[in-house]
Amino acid sequence: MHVHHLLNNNSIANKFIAQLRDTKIQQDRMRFRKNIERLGEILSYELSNKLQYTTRDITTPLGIAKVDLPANEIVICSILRAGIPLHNGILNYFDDAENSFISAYRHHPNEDEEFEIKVEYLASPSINGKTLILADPMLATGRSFVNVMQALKQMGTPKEIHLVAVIGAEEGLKLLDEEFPQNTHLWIAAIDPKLDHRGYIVPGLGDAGDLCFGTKKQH
Ligand SMILES: O=P(O)(O)OC[C@H]1O[C@H](OP(=O)(O)OP(=O)(O)O)[C@H](O)[C@@H]1O
Ligand SMILES: O=c1cc[nH]c(=O)[nH]1
Ligand SMILES: [Mg+2]
Repeated sequence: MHVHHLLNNNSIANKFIAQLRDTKIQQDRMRFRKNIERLGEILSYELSNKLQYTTRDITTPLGIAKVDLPANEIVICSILRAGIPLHNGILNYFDDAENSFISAYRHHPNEDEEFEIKVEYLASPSINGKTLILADPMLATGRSFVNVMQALKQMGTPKEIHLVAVIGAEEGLKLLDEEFPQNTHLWIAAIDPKLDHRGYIVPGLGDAGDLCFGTKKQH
């Protein structure tokens, strides 16, 4: 897997990530969602460097301009819930992409910290032979990305896979490296060192789904 780490170079993205992490600023849900969306746009711009381009003639009022344009058939798939604002950001740039939504949540069968990832809802076009952009702001253990990809296999085999995340833990990156094809790209804003005993990223930002949309009842 090829890892593209946005924070390797300083940019305005640092500010958006800082605001996502900040315990006070992150309470403003609209700003929280907007910052995820803005990072989706920035990561999409970076990702666009790896697309395939074909030259097209564009008629201007004064002549013909030759422009290289992305030729990929893109499907953006995001993981509910926290993937929604990231999806919006990616779709702002790849506005003619097809769209796919899949759910994944942590189910705790017992009272302890063990959990399994439940994937229950999938609405998707065929991804066969297409460029799949799979988006989720949080990459903790990596099990959501892996289980979701397993479920997406029924929709075909993509030509290439781009994973997009905002914050990832080293452990999650390692699992994706083992489980995804070698030519997969991971576009990620920040990489954190560890997970806590509940599988939350440290220092991370907390629960991204709740910060976007409010708490949910456990079931
Ligand atoms: O890498 P993993 O260990 O699988 O964890 C990451 C997952 O956890 C979060 O979702 P969550 O289960 O909190 O659902 P939510 O977005 O509905 O809150 C996040 O959006 C990822 O989907
Ligand atoms: O740190 C984490 C881990 C999983 N899900 C989140 O929202 N945050
Ligand atoms: Mg959550």
